[in-house]
Amino acid sequence: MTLALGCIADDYTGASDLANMLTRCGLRTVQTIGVPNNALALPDVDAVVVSLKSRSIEASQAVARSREADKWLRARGAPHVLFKICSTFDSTDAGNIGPVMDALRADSSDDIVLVTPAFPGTGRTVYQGNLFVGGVPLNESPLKDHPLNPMHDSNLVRVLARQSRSKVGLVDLATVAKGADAIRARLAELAKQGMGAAVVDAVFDPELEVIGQVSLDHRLSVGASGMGLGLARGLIASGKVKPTSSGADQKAIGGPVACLAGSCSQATLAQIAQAEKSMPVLRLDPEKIVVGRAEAERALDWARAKMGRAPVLIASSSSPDQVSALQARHGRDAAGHAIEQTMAAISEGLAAAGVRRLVIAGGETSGAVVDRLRIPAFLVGPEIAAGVPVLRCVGWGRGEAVMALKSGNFGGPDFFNDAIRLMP
Ligand SMILES: Nc1ncnc2c1ncn2[C@@H]1O[C@H](COP(=O)(O)OP(=O)(O)O)[C@@H](O)[C@H]1O
Ligand SMILES: O=C(O)[C@@H](O)C(=O)COP(=O)(O)O
Repeated sequence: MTLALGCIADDYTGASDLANMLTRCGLRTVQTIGVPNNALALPDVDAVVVSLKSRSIEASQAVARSREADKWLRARGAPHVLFKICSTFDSTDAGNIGPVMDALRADSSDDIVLVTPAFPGTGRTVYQGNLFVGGVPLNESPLKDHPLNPMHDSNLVRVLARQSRSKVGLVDLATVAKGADAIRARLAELAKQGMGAAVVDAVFDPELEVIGQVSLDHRLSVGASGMGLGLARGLIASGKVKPTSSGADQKAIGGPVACLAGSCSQATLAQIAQAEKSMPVLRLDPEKIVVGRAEAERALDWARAKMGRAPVLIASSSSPDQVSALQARHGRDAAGHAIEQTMAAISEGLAAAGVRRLVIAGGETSGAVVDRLRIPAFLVGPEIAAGVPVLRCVGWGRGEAVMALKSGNFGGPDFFNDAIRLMP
């Protein structure tokens, strides 16, 4: 297998969002969980997205895991690696976008890296280096209340410079609009001024196509699924990849179906409220989760009694005020970790009870669940909503299964039912 494109995603929902985009653009793509071990048989593909859970861990660990993934991808021929970050630039001043970018750039020997989280398909646009989420500056969007990485600055040149050893410049929209050579000239100018990274403006997909084309001159880029679109279209336009329409087959799995929500995003809170109109929903008590283990057992007893007759949804999600109050009592990391591990324990119990169709809302939550279930890889199936595909497990010890890993911010109001409809 010689890869045309390698990708390292900093969380699992982000990885499936990107794998979805690459598949829709015509690249044969597989999503692996962590760096695959050599025993895992992978189909012949154009792109591999290695999913890490490195967004909110200590920066030095994120760097080490990303470098290991990069080595694995380069050893399989990947001439270009995309470091996939969140389209809302989720990070803190301690990292992890800057430190990982710096380390991968040093390994790649590139002088400058193009960086853009723009993903117009989900309303993420970048203008004059400022990130907008659905038309609202990042720091005024719901991301200001994220439980792990609240975003308080929409200027990405500033945000990235605070977490990187590199000096950071800007390729503005006026330059992007002039085309590939104008971007190349601006990058050369920035590199000459000692900049190691350039945030690139993009508002519409055609700009991402030009950005993707220029990025392919380099060995590394940093971005979200919009950058994936640009790279995939660039690979196809240059004839380096022959497009295919194949995705995972859609064989029915059957049996009970369950949903788990650990995301506290506004989108997920509204989707849970909507699901309550059509399926049994159990709301966990976050305080009890942090101080003991009984909530997982209570949830499993509840689910086992209901499962099979209808889909069930178990949610820890609460409003920004309640999240802040819990964090003030127990600490941000301790609260997040305890809830993620409880979700993982519940998923283990559900799998033992025969669940082979699972919908999970939340990036960190999905990471904790998929790790606990020891799923090695996924093939991408039909698209449920922008950025959220049905995923078919590859090489799972428990056999055939399908999952959907939803980024907290993604999906329409009836997302849980939309997903279940596509997971027969
Ligand atoms: N009620 C709650 N109070 C505080 N933190 C919570 C609560 N419910 C879930 N969490 C934590 O919030 C974080 C949500 O992150 P994540 O799952 O990545 O969702 P998203 O995709 O919206 O970012 C996780 O660490 C999760 O454990
Ligand atoms: O780019 C995006 O917005 C998503 O692919 C993503 O990374 C979402 O992360 P979570 O909100 O933590 O699921």
